Amino acid sequence: MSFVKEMIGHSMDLWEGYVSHPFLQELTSGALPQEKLKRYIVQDSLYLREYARIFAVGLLKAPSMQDMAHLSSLISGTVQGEYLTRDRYLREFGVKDWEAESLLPENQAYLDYMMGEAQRGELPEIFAAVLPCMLSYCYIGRELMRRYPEQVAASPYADLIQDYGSDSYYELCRSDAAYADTLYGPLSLERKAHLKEIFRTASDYEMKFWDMSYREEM
Ligand SMILES: Cc1ncc(CN)c(N)n1
Repeated sequence: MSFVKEMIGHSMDLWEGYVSHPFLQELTSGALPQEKLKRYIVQDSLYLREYARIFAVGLLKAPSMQDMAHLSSLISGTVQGEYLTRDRYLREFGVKDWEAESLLPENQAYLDYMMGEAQRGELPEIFAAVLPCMLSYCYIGRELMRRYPEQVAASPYADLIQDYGSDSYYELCRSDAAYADTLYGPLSLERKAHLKEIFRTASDYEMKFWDMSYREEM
């Protein structure tokens, strides 16, 4: 069995919780207050800028040209691909200097955690820390589209859900998971147990990010 699937199974209780989180439920129904979406978009833009740097640490540690090619495509996918939807919302909200905004504590803590694992570990640890970000959004997008197809289609925020629920994002995630599985194949059971815990901790930070985006106070 794919070890990535095992890690997902070990965190599935958390992933299920994302789908029913009020932020995502209201994103789907369109009832999400704009202030909350704006906070998410600003914080997520800052997050993506720093997340790309974690791949860059992976690039420094990559043992082969093939690993380097994978990591560099993840960096450009984040900076030149995923960020673009945020950029569109930043313009719509009239946010100009988002890069001067501060990271909220939950966002900072999540990024510090991934960066710490990246600096201490090797590619298997780095991927255990960064995969919940990539793969949980695929799960969320597909589940929201499967469970609430009409609401998603009518939501003013449909693009944010459909980007992640699309077949092209699914294929990207499948190839990232297949790549990660090539790293995990030869590892000891003890190291794999540790990797599952890294994956779960990062999944927990994903939940805290949704909580941060939804809470009332700034
Ligand atoms: C916090 C967070 N987690 C995941 C994703 C999806 N890559 C994201 N944009 N932001």
